[in-house]
Amino acid sequence: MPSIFRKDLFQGQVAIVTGGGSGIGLATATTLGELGAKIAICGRKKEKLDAAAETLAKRGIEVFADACDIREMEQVTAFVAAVKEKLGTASVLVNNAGGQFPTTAETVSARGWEAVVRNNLNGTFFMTQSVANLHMIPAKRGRVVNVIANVARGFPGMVHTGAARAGVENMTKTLAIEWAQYNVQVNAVAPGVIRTSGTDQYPPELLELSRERTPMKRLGTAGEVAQLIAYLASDAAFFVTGVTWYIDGGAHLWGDNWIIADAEPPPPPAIVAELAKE
Ligand SMILES: CCCCCCC/C=C/C(=O)SCCNC(=O)CCNC(=O)[C@H](O)C(C)(C)COP(=O)(O)OP(=O)(O)OC[C@H]1O[C@@H](n2cnc3c(N)ncnc32)[C@H](O)[C@@H]1OP(=O)(O)O
Ligand SMILES: NC(=O)C1=CN([C@@H]2O[C@H](COP(=O)(O)OP(=O)(O)OC[C@H]3O[C@@H](n4cnc5c(N)ncnc54)[C@H](OP(=O)(O)O)[C@@H]3O)[C@@H](O)[C@H]2O)C=CC1
Repeated sequence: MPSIFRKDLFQGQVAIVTGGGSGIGLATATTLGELGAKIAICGRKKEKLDAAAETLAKRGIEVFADACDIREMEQVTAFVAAVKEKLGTASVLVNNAGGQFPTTAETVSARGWEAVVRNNLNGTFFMTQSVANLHMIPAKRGRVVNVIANVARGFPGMVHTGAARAGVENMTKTLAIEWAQYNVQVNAVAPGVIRTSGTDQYPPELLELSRERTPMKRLGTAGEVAQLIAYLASDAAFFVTGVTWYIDGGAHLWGDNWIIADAEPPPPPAIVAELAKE
């Protein structure tokens, strides 16, 4: 996607993009890199990262890629230190790595719940704390962008990720306040349903339902999300902090993927019936 931004917008800066090996993360790494940033990407699968690094390098982007599971603090610390050594001090962190699986709240196992909360909430905090302490706070400069999801009306069908992303949204506000003194701005981006390698794993009929339930009647693209992230990571957003930005064709306002069962409403408790008589 052609960028509206100046070619040298991030010249001399280092940006870390977690989950930069695919989808929104790779689109963001490409966008920031083409705008001049040196790029560090991580993910769990080394082969995927190597392929992404090759794509970025072919576009003339200086890139460091290494495997790192954001749920493991030791791996995070090692990756964040390696970025400093290889590329220098990072001023941009995009917490994009994450994921979950569809489930109902009554059936999700304890391990399934934990896996998703660790991935989306713990991992995001571990990476943010580590990058802030080693890179941003000492330099008194930083922009953190957290990729969450549209949890404005809960997240029926994925209770674990809804809770975790709401946690990240709240964390975004807290860190925006705590780290304003260090010139670190923290914002979140909430994509609607975006066509990526991630959503390709969802059943096509669910994606079509999402399209129908989106006021703009289409799914988003990774490039569109990357442009919003680039804005929030740039100096144009210098006075913007603690905010969640929806990029969802209006989906947080109208339409839902979750169909509520068309069951008989339960009888009201006696007290309600009593009050209704008055
Ligand atoms: C189209 C309709 C609306 C769509 C809205 C879409 C909005 C969001 C889109 C996206 O996020 S796109 C990104 C998509 N990519 C992913 O989501 C990848 C997700 N997967 C992972 O990251 C990991 O698999 C995981 C979920 C973090 C789990 O990783 P982990 O390695 O820790 O798992 P395990 O040790 O294998 O299992 C732990 C526990 O979790 C249960 N579990 C794992 N995966 C699934 C699954 N697909 N379905 C059901 N349960 C799953 C697993 O069974 C284990 O529990 P127990 O069985 O031991 O109780
Ligand atoms: N596409 C959509 O419609 C929406 C996506 N999102 C969120 O946006 C983000 C990007 O998703 P998208 O690009 O669509 O999907 P992808 O599956 O392509 O991207 C997810 C990336 O995160 C990485 N990742 C996942 N878990 C970990 C982990 N524990 N440690 C390190 N890296 C990890 C994956 O790499 P690897 O497998 O190598 O670890 C992968 O590169 C995710 O957080 C997703 O949940 C939110 C709302 C909607």
